Amino acid sequence: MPRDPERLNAIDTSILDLVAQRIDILRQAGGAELPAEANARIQAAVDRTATDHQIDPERLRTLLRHVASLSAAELEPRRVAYLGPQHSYSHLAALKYFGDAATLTPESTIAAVFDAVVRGQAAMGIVPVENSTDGRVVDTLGMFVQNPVNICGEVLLPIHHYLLSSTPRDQIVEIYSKPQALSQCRGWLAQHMPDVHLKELSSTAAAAKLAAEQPGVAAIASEAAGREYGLNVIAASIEDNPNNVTRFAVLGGHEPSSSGDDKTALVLQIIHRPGALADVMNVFKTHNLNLTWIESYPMPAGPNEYLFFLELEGHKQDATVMAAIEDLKALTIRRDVLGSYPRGRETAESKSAAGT
Ligand SMILES: O=C(O)C(=O)C[C@]1(C(=O)O)C=C[C@@H](O)C=C1
Repeated sequence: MPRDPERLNAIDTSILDLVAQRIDILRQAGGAELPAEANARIQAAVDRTATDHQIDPERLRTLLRHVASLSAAELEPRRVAYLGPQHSYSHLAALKYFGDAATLTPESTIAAVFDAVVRGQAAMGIVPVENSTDGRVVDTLGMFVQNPVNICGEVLLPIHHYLLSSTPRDQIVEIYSKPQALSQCRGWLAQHMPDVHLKELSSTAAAAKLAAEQPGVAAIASEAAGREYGLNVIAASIEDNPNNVTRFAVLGGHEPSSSGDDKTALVLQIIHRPGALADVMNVFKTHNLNLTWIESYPMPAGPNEYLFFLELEGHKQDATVMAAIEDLKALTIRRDVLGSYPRGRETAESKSAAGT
């Protein structure tokens, strides 16, 4: 059938009219949607249309997320801080969450991302919290201890690491990366490059940038970072666990209202006496609240004293969550509710984002 340019033109014009209408509705309602709420809404719309018309849901999600991202940028250009430079996994997570029309600003450390949000230099930030192979990201937890910045969203990003260099494999003497990435590839490195010296840097993308300047050096980073710095892929998907996923927290911003599938993050300092931790756990049991994460973190002040990071299913405005937090008062010295946010989804689209 011949293509019909006039009909296609009419459809394209309608699409643009609808985007303009979408922006007008938001403008009349007082501004851009919260990204967490927009992402949850987009998910539902995509699921419906993909099923009805048999279209790849990841492509529809990318399209709608871009529309949401450009509407937000049009109405309220907001800076979002992330651990850079570009093509770090934090950058890929920020693109997944905020879309490619957002103003994403690289910072050189996780501490600097917190700082940018606390000082108001960035409206929001994105930081890695935990990894499915390697556990907690200690620099992030340390910053939450000092600065209980609120969390308004989460992103799950599948992580596929690449060994990148401009030096041939048998002449590589040093490998640079962030400690978490080196650890996620520990088994592969021990088996394939046992004699190579490992050096820890502030991010995988910073490692790729330096590797490009130094002969004999390779980096462990995303494939996109390798392309950016003109490095060759020496080995692909070298993570020890093929289902390697990092969970990122979105910092700052307004708190999203309940979506019906939310999680709430807390930091607790529990009274130091026998059975106190068990009593705290019993509060969650009594209120039938499912925990999705628990992590202890040594208190900066003294030995044998710990803070606990917890995450549970539910929103802090749910009656059961409110009742549990009330009951925790008698058992804890410190209770920071970091925030409630819609549960992140690990989508196939992010699988390719992490690798490309
Ligand atoms: O260095 C990066 O690229 C980051 O975004 C940080 C980070 C992390 O610290 O966990 C993020 C995801 C991967 O797990 C490896 C590194």
